[in-house]
Amino acid sequence: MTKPMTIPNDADFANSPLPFSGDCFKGQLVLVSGGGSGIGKATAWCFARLGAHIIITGRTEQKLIDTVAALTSAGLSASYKIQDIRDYDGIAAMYADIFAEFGRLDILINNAGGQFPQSAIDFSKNGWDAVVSNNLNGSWYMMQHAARQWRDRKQQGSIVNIVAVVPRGMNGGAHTCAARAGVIHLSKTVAVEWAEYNIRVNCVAPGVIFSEGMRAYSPEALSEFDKSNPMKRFGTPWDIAQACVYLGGPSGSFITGEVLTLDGGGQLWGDLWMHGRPDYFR
Ligand SMILES: CCCCC/C=C/C(=O)SCCNC(=O)CCNC(=O)[C@H](O)C(C)(C)COP(=O)(O)OP(=O)(O)OC[C@H]1O[C@@H](n2cnc3c(N)ncnc32)[C@H](O)[C@@H]1OP(=O)(O)O
Ligand SMILES: NC(=O)C1=CN([C@@H]2O[C@H](COP(=O)(O)OP(=O)(O)OC[C@H]3O[C@@H](n4cnc5c(N)ncnc54)[C@H](OP(=O)(O)O)[C@@H]3O)[C@@H](O)[C@H]2O)C=CC1
Repeated sequence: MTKPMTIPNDADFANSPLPFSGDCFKGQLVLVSGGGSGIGKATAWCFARLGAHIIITGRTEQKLIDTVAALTSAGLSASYKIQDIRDYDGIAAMYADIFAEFGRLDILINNAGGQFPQSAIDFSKNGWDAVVSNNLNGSWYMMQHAARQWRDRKQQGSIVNIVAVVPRGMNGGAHTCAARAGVIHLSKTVAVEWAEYNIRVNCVAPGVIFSEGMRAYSPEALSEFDKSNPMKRFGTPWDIAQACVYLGGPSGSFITGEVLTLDGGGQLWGDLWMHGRPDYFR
């Protein structure tokens, strides 16, 4: 019998192998939105273990407190800010506070987001608006306000947007597919516009990653997720964290406007139904 998968926790991220060695991010400040769980938490650990000071953000304070406590208990440098990515003015104020306190921000990992699985024909107007607002508008507000700070201060910056694998659509997730496709093409556009400000903008597209986020899916849908790629398994938050470090940091210095897909080959083979597979497709 196969062992059931478990969601990795702080202790796992404290011990996962690092993609680089030493304090290569020492003196740098990295903001990870949605850093209190899942991919964001893993990414915060990865950068922190490489020497960066991490600011994690999100809406639920307890998750942020717990993650910062775990990081600082390990001797790493981290703090948090409560921030909804849909609050345009709040985000501007948050960046103003960060620059006032630290005088810099080196990397934004724009990870916060999410959706609910539903057949597109059943979306309510509010449901559509909630997902597009979270994943497209929210991602944009976080990008634009960071970029304005960098431009005005003549500082370089790097943005990594966490998106999704959209080239063949996302069955049962048309709202988030539309929003993520929007973020990808927004990123390609501003990668050019913002090159003159020394701001790089890239995307990381995760396939099925076993994180706290999987709790949003039915057991029926989940039971097929690991068969949606030719490796026939889930990826881990740490897989995505390492890609963020590679693209966001100096190793990605000549990369902008790119999408790095980590999906075990899922975009080439297999299909995924976020809301369960309809009988018609069996
Ligand atoms: C390549 C394959 C990838 C596939 C796997 C992808 C995995 C992940 O992305 S994992 C990460 C998952 N994590 C999350 O999704 C968590 C974050 N999600 C949320 O916070 C919320 O779901 C939200 C942001 C999308 C909505 O939040 P909020 O604005 O607070 O929503 P409301 O409760 O006010 O509802 C607004 C509107 O939406 C309707 N709605 C909400 N949930 C559902 C649902 N499960 N099913 C149907 N409709 C839903 C809700 O009913 C409201 O509409 P009205 O009722 O018409 O007012
Ligand atoms: N796991 C997967 O297979 C995949 C995940 N993704 C995307 O990767 C990102 C991370 O997902 P994952 O770690 O798996 O799941 P999680 O649900 O654990 O992470 C989402 C994080 O985003 C935060 N968040 C959501 N909405 C907002 C908001 N409006 N304002 C501020 N913070 C918000 C949540 O915190 P809080 O609720 O406390 O605010 C949470 O910490 C998400 O954007 C997700 O959609 C994309 C493809 C596949």
